[in-house]
Amino acid sequence: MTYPLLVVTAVAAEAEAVRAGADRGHVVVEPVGVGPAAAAAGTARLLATGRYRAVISAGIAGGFVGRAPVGATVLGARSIAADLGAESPDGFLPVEELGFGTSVLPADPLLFKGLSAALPGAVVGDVLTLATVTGTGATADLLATRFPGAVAEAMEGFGVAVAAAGLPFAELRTISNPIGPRDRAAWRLKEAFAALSTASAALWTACG
Ligand SMILES: O=C(O)c1cccc(C(=O)CC[C@H]2O[C@@H](n3cnc4c(=O)[nH]cnc43)[C@H](O)[C@@H]2O)c1
Repeated sequence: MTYPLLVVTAVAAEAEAVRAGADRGHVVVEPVGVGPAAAAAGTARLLATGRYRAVISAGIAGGFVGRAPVGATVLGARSIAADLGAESPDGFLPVEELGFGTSVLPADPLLFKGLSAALPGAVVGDVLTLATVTGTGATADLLATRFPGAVAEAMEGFGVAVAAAGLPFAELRTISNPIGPRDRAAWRLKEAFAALSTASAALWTACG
């Protein structure tokens, strides 16, 4: 018996977009809520069934200007909890420096290889997970400097990766908005959902 691939999204609209593209494969798509906590809890609940062979965090994301444009597909090399740590007068201290574990979880090498091959046009790089959507140029600049390898930010990937707990994990995003000063009118949701459907067709090729 082949176990299905689990794809978790934050919201139902993202799940529908993934289902529209991944309609041929042995893929189960479930929305689990917005933010790292909901993503981790919802993913853990689904994985507890023991039914799945791998899990992908998928959805829309903000793209770092000059690294991932609106409409682009992003494949995460690593999912990073960018706000897990402590502030200090000398700058942000990641959880590693505090001695409390890791804020960086890499994609599973085999899953990543399959997805890279199936998505040759994807922007590959780190994807940040934040509980707060970046809404100022100052925060965007700070994050771009702290994470030179980051191409996008979203709110769930690291939570899903933690819940995967050793099961193969990867993060797939499409860019709905540039990261920077809050401008909700500039979000291109339709374009990002369409790109998500197109990219999700690759799940079948990569993992089917
Ligand atoms: O309009 C708002 O202020 C607002 C606040 C919180 C969340 C939202 C969403 O619609 C986010 C939904 C979903 O999309 C991902 N996403 C998309 N763009 C970004 C971003 O620039 N930074 C972080 N996350 C983003 C995220 O994974 C959410 O699940 C709107």
